Amino acid sequence: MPMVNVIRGEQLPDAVFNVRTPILRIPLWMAVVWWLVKGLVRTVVLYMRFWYATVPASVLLYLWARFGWAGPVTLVGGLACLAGVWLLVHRVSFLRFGWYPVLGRWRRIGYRRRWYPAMATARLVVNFDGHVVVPVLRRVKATASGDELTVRMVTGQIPDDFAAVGLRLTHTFGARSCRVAAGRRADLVVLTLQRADALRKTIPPAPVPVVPDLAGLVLGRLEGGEPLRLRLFGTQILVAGATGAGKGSVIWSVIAALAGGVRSGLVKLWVFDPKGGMEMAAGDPLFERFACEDFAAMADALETAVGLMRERTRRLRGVTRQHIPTVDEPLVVIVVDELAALTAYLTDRHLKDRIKAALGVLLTQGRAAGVHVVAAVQDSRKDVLPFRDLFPTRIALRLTEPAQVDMVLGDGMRDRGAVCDRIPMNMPGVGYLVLDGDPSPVRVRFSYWDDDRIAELAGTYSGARVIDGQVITGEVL
Ligand SMILES: Nc1ncnc2c1ncn2[C@@H]1O[C@H](COP(=O)(O)OP(=O)(O)OP(=O)(O)O)[C@@H](O)[C@H]1O
Repeated sequence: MPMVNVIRGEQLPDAVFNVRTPILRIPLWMAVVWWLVKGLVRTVVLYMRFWYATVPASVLLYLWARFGWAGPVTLVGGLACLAGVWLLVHRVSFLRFGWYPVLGRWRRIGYRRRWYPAMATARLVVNFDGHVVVPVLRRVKATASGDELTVRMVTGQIPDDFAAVGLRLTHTFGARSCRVAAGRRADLVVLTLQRADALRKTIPPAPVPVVPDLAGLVLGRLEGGEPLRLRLFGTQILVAGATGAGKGSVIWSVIAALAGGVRSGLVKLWVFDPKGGMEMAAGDPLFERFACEDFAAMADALETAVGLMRERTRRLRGVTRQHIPTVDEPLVVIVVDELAALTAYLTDRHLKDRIKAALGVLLTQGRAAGVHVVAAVQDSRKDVLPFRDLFPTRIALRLTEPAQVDMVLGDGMRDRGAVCDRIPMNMPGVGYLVLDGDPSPVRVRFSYWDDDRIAELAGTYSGARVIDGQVITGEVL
């Protein structure tokens, strides 16, 4: 209600009823006091709201008033020294608790400045009942590779609305990519904007564990710099990627993570390289079975694995629901480099049918009996790879077309940030996968095993083996 009504002239328009409302005359001093109180409350609210800027400014101002320039300079210098010592003594905690929170606050100011136009041009602003409702930027968390924005959605919005405009948000905020995930609460969505690229450099291999951790094989690095741990227990793994995408680095990282188990006899590797053996032959001392030319031997081996699995299943029925590997009952990991060579390109129809039948059984029933398949494929279309959906864990490296991303990782994954078709060719080993307990894809890079390291691995962890149907006994070191 206005404080002062000014009615010009004496004439009022005619009406059936004329009502004169009382006018409360407020003395000027009262109005002045009211304005002062209102101004004071607003100042306090602003002071508290932007405490991270106002409190340091007040302290510096106080020190300057009290001690002159020496006061603020001593404080800033002292804090800088303290931060330097903290950084040198414990870099991780300094970044986590010191640097990133400050950086997040700073970046929040930039995001807030561009927030309304960004939301409006991405059509995330809602017009309802004459009001304009904008998603609220709740929190900005800086990380090593970028920022995590927690946003409260407008009622009626879902995370997929943000995922659908992920590319637009990427460019609006000047980031490299934007991944979208549901937040902790139903009304929150988390946008991960990648700025720096922690995966730009080749990732060196992790040390080979003496006992493989089947619930978390360390295969490379996550975008945030943490180790990439992938579960093998209870799953089957498919790696898809264009030629030169680095499928070899995924396979070698898995083999290396299991090599300790190969030496102790807990794990048996059966490896098929139907592209002629150039990729996998260097590791053959590690493999109990290795085939690269003899497709009949591959079919025989897969049928042997089915027999082993059936026999184990019979024995374990009613005893346990998950086989635990021992030296007498080792885990069998069947590694196939280029699965489509067995399931699609093989010209011998009879052999192809045998292989497909055995693979189908292993992929559907092998996990509980300790028989796992790790397979790589270049072309992930359904007609080339009918078993695609039988692999619970799927890894997508660089792909040639956007449509292939959803084919490999599942519907909507490209919108959620798995832009495999935009991985540069000079970054082999980079890809996306969906980890346990997190519905959105994560960007990772697998460790690179060069020829010398593979030779060293094979020399150190070798076991007895069968090569293209020939039994070659070798000492388990
Ligand atoms: N993780 C990695 N980090 C760095 N460089 C890598 C990585 N993986 C592979 N490379 C490099 O990329 C090249 C191609 O990799 P790789 O042979 O594994 O690709 P691929 O997907 O198996 O291709 P193809 O299907 O043609 O066999 C390698 O020779 C290596 O130089």
